[in-house]
Amino acid sequence: MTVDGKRLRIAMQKSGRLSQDSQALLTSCGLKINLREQRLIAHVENMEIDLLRVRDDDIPGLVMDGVCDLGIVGENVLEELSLQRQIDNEPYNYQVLTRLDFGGCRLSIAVPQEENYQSVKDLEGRTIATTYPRLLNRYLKQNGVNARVVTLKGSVEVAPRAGLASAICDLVSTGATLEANGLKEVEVIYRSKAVLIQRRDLAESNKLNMINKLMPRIAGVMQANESKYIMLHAPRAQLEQVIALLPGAENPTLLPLAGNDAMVAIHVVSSETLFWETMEKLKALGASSILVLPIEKMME
Ligand SMILES: Nc1ncnc2c1ncn2[C@@H]1O[C@H](COP(=O)(O)OP(=O)(O)OP(=O)(O)O)[C@@H](O)[C@H]1O
Ligand SMILES: O=P(O)(O)OC[C@H]1O[C@H](OP(=O)(O)OP(=O)(O)O)[C@H](O)[C@@H]1O
Ligand SMILES: [Mg+2]
Repeated sequence: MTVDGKRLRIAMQKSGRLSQDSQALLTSCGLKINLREQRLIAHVENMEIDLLRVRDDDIPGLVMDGVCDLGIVGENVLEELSLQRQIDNEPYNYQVLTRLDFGGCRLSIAVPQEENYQSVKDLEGRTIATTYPRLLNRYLKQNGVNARVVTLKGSVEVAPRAGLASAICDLVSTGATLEANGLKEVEVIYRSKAVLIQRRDLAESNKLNMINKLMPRIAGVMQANESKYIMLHAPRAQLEQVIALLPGAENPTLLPLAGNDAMVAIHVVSSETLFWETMEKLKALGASSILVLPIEKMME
């Protein structure tokens, strides 16, 4: 089933870990978004685009079924639904347009902290609680482990304390949730990031044109996110050593300083930030006025 209409439909998480970053990405790409808290659909004022704000679990299905043209979702949720649809013999067509630079997390197995865990074989015969039963079952099968998988939609981390399971398989980022619940991470089974996906059967040329316009903008925003504009004053006598310390500064811009022939201004766009340690080394070489600035947009 596909939905008619000229406006490109993008599904994104309404509220949760991905919503702010998804919205910020689209805004940086030039979309003027008029969000009212409770609205399911948000119209983009300056382009023929509508945003569908839904639970993240619904996003892959909306794209696979052609209800939305694009979706921003975690690979963990996407892969789980793909596996489910494969098992159920249902269509699971989609195309990943690009991996994004947010939503990074891992799906890991965790056991009580006091347990003397040695290897994956220690999971044999146990009950493991998770929101991702198909990803977990695939991992267990690949490792030749027989375990019982219990599906919980939320609060997975409390399952061991509640006596529902003796291990869990849940998303981890800093590890704070596991620690707070007396658990330790023992196996990473999947590494995930947010991705932009497109429905496979998209043929309308106006929508494809819009996507072709959006993609370089997304690449530009991501490149800008990881780049910095670095400016500093450096003594001419130490120029070579100073430039060698700047990440990715093969061809820096050198500018004269009014009334000071001994120093020169260096400007460089770097693909990395400057660490405090490097700044201290630059200072020791006689550099001053060191500035590290964020870059909003980039097009090369
Ligand atoms: N701690 C984390 N750090 C970074 N990314 C995360 C983290 N936890 C989850 N994610 C990513 O963000 C996605 C959404 O997480 P969130 O916790 O908001 O989901 P949810 O509670 O299922 O939300 P919804 O109400 O939309 O169903 C996850 O599927 C995952 O891809
Ligand atoms: O390793 P950490 O940094 O602690 O992150 C992991 C937690 O983050 C996610 O939940 P979230 O905080 O988004 O809340 P939710 O469980 O209500 O979705 C995930 O489900 C973990 O519980
Ligand atoms: Mg969800």
